[in-house]
Amino acid sequence: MTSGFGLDHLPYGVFSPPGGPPRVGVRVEDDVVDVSGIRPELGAATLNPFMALGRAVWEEVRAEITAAVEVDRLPRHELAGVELHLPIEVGDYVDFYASEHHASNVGRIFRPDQAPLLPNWKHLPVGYHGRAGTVVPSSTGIVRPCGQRKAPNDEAPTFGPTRRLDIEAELGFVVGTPSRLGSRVSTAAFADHTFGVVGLNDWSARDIQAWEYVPLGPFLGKSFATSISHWVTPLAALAAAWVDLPGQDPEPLDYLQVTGPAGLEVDVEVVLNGEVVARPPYSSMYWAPAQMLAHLTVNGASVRTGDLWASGTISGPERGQRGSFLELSWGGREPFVAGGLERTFLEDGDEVTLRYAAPGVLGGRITLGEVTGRILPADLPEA
Ligand SMILES: O=C(O)/C=C/C(=O)CC(=O)CC(=O)O
Ligand SMILES: [Ca+2]
Ligand SMILES: [Mg+2]
Repeated sequence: MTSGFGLDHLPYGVFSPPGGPPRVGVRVEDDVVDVSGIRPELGAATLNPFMALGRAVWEEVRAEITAAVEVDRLPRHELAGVELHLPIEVGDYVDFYASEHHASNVGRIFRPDQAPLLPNWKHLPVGYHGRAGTVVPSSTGIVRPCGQRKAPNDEAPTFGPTRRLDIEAELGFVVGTPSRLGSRVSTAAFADHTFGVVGLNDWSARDIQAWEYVPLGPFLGKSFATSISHWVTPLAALAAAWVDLPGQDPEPLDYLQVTGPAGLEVDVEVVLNGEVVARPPYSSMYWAPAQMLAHLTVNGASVRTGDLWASGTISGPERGQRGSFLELSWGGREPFVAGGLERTFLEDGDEVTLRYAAPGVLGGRITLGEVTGRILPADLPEA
């Protein structure tokens, strides 16, 4: 058994050694290798200065780090002895909705009187702009949000802590090389602009969301927190993970066309208080990450170093492959069993961990950085 953090992976993060300032490190097994001596940009407190150097430098540095780790030439710290930070300074944050299974499940649950998929869904990757300032690193406690809640049969909304706190198991994609305002990024240029991939949990308050989202889309039901992994897996480490998309019908417009395998084989596990409750397969996603980036820039909107876009909830066709509790409990109506208890939405004290594994370039498996968070009670005024 390997840890998934061997030479075929080398994900980047930001850490502080005991008593020292933050800098960039690379995870190797259960150690953090200090790579700040390799390039001045790697001495920074975020990955942004390094990511801005572009793909040719990313490749050069990956080769240098591989060679240095092989001969054990760089300072190493035990993971348990360092502090890990948010690895990137997040620019803009966009969240897509790229799983056909998730989108049709949510359609059935939220809009039972309509067709499960809205008419635009198979023509463009639907998305919205989220809140970059509340992207937090794995292990950050998540305070149960308060807001307006109104069930369909309630006469008026009430204010209070969400009763339908949920997760969304997603993958996040980090922009390295910026694009120019007024120009677009083609699907073929995806790997020139995309630095790497993070694990991402887009926490969602379903009661707040269901009441507020018409007609402008998700707002406070999503903006209170989005957790990402400490480790950013460089795209190069996923070279063996590309697979064909499940199939697109109707054929998308020209600017959304992709050639070759554009989907990713990443197996996700949703772990609630130590127990696996779902196994969403990323390979079932309808829209490719290259199509998401092409769509998000097709109007000439530029991307900047540190921008983050998320895939949307990953759900496969089976019940045990659903990436949200909304779907696992079918809107709260069909509880699932975890820890010997009937469960629907998140309770205070629950801990959710998302784990991700993918084929590595040396024939084994790599483990992407996990993303974990525990639910803290709502911040209520003193009674
Ligand atoms: O269909 C809706 O009304 C909204 C669904 C979502 O929760 C949107 C979202 O965050 C996208 C996703 O994670 O797939
Ligand atoms: Ca989401
Ligand atoms: Mg969120």
